[in-house]
Amino acid sequence: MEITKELFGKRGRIYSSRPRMVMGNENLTQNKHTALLPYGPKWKIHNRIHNSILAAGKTQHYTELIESESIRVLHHLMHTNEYNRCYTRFTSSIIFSLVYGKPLQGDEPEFHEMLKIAENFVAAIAGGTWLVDIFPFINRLPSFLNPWKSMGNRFHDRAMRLFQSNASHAMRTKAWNFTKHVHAAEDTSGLTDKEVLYMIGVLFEAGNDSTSTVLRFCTMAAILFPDAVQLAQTELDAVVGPLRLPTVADLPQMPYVSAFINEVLRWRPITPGGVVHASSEDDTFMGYQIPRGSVLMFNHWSAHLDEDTYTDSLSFRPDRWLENPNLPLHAFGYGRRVCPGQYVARKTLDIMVPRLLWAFDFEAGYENGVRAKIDPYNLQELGALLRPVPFPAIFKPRDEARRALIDMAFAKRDTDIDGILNRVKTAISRGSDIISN
Ligand code: HEM
Repeated sequence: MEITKELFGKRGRIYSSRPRMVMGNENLTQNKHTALLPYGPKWKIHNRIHNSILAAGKTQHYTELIESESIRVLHHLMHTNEYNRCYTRFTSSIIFSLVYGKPLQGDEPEFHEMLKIAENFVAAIAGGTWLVDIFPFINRLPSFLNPWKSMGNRFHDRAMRLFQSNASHAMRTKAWNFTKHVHAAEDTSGLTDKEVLYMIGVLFEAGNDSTSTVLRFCTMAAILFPDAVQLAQTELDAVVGPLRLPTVADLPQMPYVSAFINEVLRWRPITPGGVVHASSEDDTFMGYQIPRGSVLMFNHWSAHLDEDTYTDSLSFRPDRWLENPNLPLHAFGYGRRVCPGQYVARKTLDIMVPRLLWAFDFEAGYENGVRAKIDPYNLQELGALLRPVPFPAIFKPRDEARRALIDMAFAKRDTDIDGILNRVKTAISRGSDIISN
């Protein structure tokens, strides 16, 4: 982590680019995807605009939307154990509402198309999996000998069509959304219209599966470590009690619950190898010559499970954050390429995780009539992303009072997302960017 801080942080001017990714950047996304762009003027426009809507001060205004969506999750999990679908819909709906002004029920064709595109993208950015990344010169072959280019064109056109139709909807809807904000308030000179559409669409791709994957790991931890869950529930019961749902305003009074969230992010980093960086100048570091164009990886897995930094690092132990609140946590990367969605993601977890722990006890589900054994190392990689292999889980409401309260909150929740988003607009236009809950 110290090396990452020095290179990606202090020397960030040199180490914030991306390596050439022929398939991912040049073919599939045709130099439009923020995460793959080299460090330079175009990336800076993307980053400025992303931060204009995702900075910490803006994210405070999204609390009402996230809280409303979180009630749906609690209600769903009382009736179904299909937590994977439930988490995916939840995080997707938050991002889709913010970006395009439309909540998702989970069965819309555009939702499934967005998921497919996001999945293909995540798989494609695992550099080196394509022959054309290993031998870039073959990308200059004519199209009848170059399946990578024609596949890239098809994928790019499919994504573009979807981003275009989502944006058209976003401009027509009555609700405030990022698409409207970017068109009305941001300086996009330097980008073509298609690049603007892509820059907006990227947020769904980068934002939906990442946060839902953290919730899957949270569920795994909750099943495997009931003692930690019990400590969190004791704290929740003391601060919140059984008669209302926790809110983000409760979190400062619940250090163990906050530590639980930190520990999930540390224990299973969802991007074990980060997203690779590249250097844009020759440099010398610790006696090594690092030539321009070198590929650098922040190894999240080894950094977050490093025994020198985190004693007993393989154990899930939220207490470590209470013993030493200054422990480093860089699940969102570091430096100029740090995840711009980190505050929305953290806000989502800060709302959802306490509510899950408040509402449920967690157990492994059954496979063929036998209680499943959950293996914390049964993981699968999808491109840059690491997920648990799906496991059966049971969410048991902790008592009847909570069950009734969730039913009531679900029935009474504000379903007028247009109204919620328009309140975001009012809050943002007042310029109240004070960082608070
Ligand atoms: C818990 C959830 C999330 C985690 C752990 C996460 C983690 C990361 C990491 C490790 C990177 C690469 C940083 C680097 O290059 O050094 C990244 C990049 C990125 N993330 Fe996230 N992310 C999450 C959620 C989100 C959300 C919700 C959004 C959008 C709303 C988002 C948008 C992006 C974008 C656009 C990039 C590319 C940044 C660039 O290349 O400049 N992420 N994220």
